[in-house]
Amino acid sequence: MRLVAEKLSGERGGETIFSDLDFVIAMGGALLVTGPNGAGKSTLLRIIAGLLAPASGDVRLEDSGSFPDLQSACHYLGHQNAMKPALSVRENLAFWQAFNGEPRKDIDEALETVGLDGIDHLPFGYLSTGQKRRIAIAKLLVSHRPVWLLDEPTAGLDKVSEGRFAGLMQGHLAEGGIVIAATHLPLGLEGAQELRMEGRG
Ligand SMILES: Nc1ncnc2c1ncn2[C@@H]1O[C@H](COP(=O)(O)OP(=O)(O)OP(=O)(O)O)[C@@H](O)[C@H]1O
Repeated sequence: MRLVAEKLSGERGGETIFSDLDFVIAMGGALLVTGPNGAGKSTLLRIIAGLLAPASGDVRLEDSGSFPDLQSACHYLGHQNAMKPALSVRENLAFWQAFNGEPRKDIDEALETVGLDGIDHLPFGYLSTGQKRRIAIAKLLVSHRPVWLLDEPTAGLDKVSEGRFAGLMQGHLAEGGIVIAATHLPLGLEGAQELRMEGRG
């Protein structure tokens, strides 16, 4: 499996945000996308996830095994956590597991892994900012998708949770997964490629 971007360009509101990006990420590889606010990091992740169309160029998954296309192989963790505030933690994770398919960890195990077992019955909306992020991370664990697209994944996490999440990403890479993360913070992924987006100043 290999994620390939060729001459990839993105635009927002009719303006070109970035153009002609080329990169290849092999199984077990990570790409850190860095750069100032507004440089286009989130736009790039959304294009890879299939949530926005590229302005030109192509991004694809080669040798994708049982996944028919790149979009179906991606977990997308955006700035928003994509959980319903009135549903319980367990109901939210059960929804995502059914929606994404390919069950991996069960919900109790995923909650234990992010250190939040015991709050499964609470409405998601009651949780603290960092707890919400950790539940969104648990979503990555309840279904198997080989490509993790992470937008500022550690924003709002305390040090212990940051370290735990670094371990989860390393485990995912060790199993042959791919990680692409937009970040302003070090993520503990030694050996990752870096794509520096400069923005328009
Ligand atoms: N729907 C939209 N219409 C027009 N412009 C947009 C739209 N969404 C984003 N933009 C612009 O596109 C540019 C890139 O935004 P993007 O969110 O990709 O940047 P980023 O690198 O992720 O920034 P940050 O570090 O602040 O998260 C910004 O100038 C932003 O204002």
